[in-house]
Amino acid sequence: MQRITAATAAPLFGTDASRRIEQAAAATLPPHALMQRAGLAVARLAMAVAPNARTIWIACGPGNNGGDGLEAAAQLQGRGFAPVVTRIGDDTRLPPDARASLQRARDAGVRFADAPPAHADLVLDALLGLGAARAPGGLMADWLRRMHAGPAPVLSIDLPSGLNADTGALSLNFLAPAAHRTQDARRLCLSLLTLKPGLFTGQGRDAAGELWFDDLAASPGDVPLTARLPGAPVPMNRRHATHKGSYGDVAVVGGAPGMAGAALLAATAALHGGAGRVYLAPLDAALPALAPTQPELMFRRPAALPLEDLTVVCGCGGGEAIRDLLPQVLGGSRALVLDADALNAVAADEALQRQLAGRAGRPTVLTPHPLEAARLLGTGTAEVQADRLRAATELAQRFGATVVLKGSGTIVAAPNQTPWINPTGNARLATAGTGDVLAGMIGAALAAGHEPMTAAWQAVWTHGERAERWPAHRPLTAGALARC
Ligand SMILES: NC(=O)C1=CN([C@@H]2O[C@H](COP(=O)(O)OP(=O)(O)OC[C@H]3O[C@@H](n4cnc5c(N)ncnc54)[C@H](OP(=O)(O)O)[C@@H]3O)[C@@H](O)[C@H]2O)[C@@H](O)CC1
Ligand SMILES: Nc1ncnc2c1ncn2[C@@H]1O[C@H](COP(=O)(O)OP(=O)(O)O)[C@@H](O)[C@H]1O
Ligand SMILES: [K+]
Repeated sequence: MQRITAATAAPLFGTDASRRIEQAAAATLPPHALMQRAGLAVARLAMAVAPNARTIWIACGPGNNGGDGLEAAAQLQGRGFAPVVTRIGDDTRLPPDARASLQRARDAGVRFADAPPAHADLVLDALLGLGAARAPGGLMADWLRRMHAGPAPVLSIDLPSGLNADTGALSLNFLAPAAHRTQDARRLCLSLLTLKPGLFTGQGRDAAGELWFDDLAASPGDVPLTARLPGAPVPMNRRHATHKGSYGDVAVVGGAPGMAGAALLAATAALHGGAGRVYLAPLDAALPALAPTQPELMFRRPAALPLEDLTVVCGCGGGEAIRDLLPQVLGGSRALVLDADALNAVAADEALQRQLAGRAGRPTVLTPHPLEAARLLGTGTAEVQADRLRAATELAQRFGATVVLKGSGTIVAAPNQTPWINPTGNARLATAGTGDVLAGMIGAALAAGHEPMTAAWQAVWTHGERAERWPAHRPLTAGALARC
C-alpha cells in the first residue's frame, strides 16, 4: 500500500481497463482471493487512521464494493475492533465474491444494524465503486450526506461513492458548500487494484481527499493506460559551458490597453522560469518601454519581432486587438503558447483554426480554461467539465497541438499520446493572473528545448506545487507566483 503524493509517477486506468485487469488477475487466483486482499488492505488503513476507534461504521452497497466493506468488517472484527455494518441491497442479487464476504463477516460475529450508529470514530464508504451506474438516491444518498457531514474521518473504498472513475464527475454532490469547507472532517480514499483518472480531476480531488493505493499484488499486464500521473519534474541540468542563447528567447505578445498586467505577468514568469532572454511586445502602443521593477525585460513592437527565432506566448490580456496579429504569429512563430484572448479569437474564426491546425509539427501549446475550451469545441463549460480528459484529447486531436486544460486536475493532452493529469495545485490559484503566469512558464520550458508535452506538464506541475508550498496564512498573488 502506498500514499499517493504530488511526486508519485503512476499509470491510471479507467473503468473498462480496471475491469479487464481485475478479470485477468482473478483468473489466476483462487476464488475470492482479490476481495480478501482488498478487505485486508482496507482494514489495515482503517486501523492506521483510527487505531483507538471504538465504533467503525461500514456502509455497504449492493455490489462488490459492498463486498470489500464486508470483508474489511470481518478483518476488523477479528482484530478486536467493533464494526457496525449497515447494508443496502437485496441478498439474492449479491455478486458471488460479495456473498462469500457477507458469510465471512457473519461468521466473524460482525454486528449488522438497520440504521447507522449514533456515533462513529471512523466511517468506511463501501456503497459504490466502479459499478456506480446512476446518482445515489434514497437511503444511500442519506447515508452519504450523513457520513460526509459528520465529524468522523471517512475512508472511501476504491472510490468515493458516486464518483465517476473515468471523469471525476460526482453524481451526488455530498461535499459541503465551499464556504463551510473549514469544517470538513478528514477524508481518505483507498484505491484498489488500479488508480483511476477520476480521482485526480474534476470533483475527484475534493471527494477523495488523502489518496492511498493498493494494487492487490495484481499486475496491469498489457492493458493500455487511460492516463498518467507525471511525478515530479527533474530540475534542468545547466552545463557550465552554456550562455543565455542556450536557454532560448521568449516573446510575450499581449497586453492591450488596460490589460498590460497580464502580459507583464507572463513575461515575468518566463524570466523566472529560466528563459535566456524575454521580450515583451505590448499591444498598447502607449506603454512605456520599460518595466521599472523588471528591468531584464526587453520591450519591442509586435511587428518588429523575429518570430521564426522565438517562442511566442500570445494572448495574455490581448483583448480584441490580438486577432489582427494572429495570422502572423500562427504562421511565423518557431514555438507558440496560445492563451486567453488568442484562444477566443481562434474559436471565433475558422480561418485561424485552419492556420492553427496547419502548424502541426511546430511546437504549439494551447492553455484554455474550461470556458475557453468550450468555445474552441463549440460546446458548453458543463460539457467540458463533465469529461475533462475527453475534452482535452479532442482539442489536441482537432488542432494537432498540445492542450493544457486548466482547473483542478489540469489535463495535458497531445495527439496520439496518453494524457497526463496534474496532481498539484489548489484553489489559491483561483486568483486573476495565475493563468498568465502559467503561459509564461510553459513558454520558458519550450524555449529551453523541451518537447511541448514535457514543457507543458513540467510547468503545470511546478506552477501547482508553488501554490501548495505557499504559506497558509498569506494570500497568493499572481505576481508572487511568477517570481517564486
Ligand atoms: N470482484 C472482486 O474480487 C473485486 C472487486 N473490487 C471492488 O468491486 C467494485 C466493483 O464492484 P461492482 O462491479 O459490483 O460495482 P459496485 O460499485 O459495487 O456497484 C454495483 C452495484 O451497485 C448498484 N448500483 C449502481 N449504481 C447505484 C445507485 N446509484 N444506487 C443504488 N445502487 C446502485 C448496481 O445495481 P444495478 O445498476 O444493477 O441496479 C450493482 O448492484 C470495485 O469498485 C471494488 O471496490 C475490487 O476490490 C477488486 C476485487
Ligand atoms: N481550484 C483550483 N485548483 C487548482 N488549480 C486551479 C484552481 N483554480 C485555478 N487554478 C489554476 O489557476 C490558473 C488560472 O488560470 P486562468 O483561469 O487562465 O486565470 P487568469 O486568466 O486569471 O490568469 C490555471 O492554471 C488553473 O489550473
Ligand atoms: K466506495
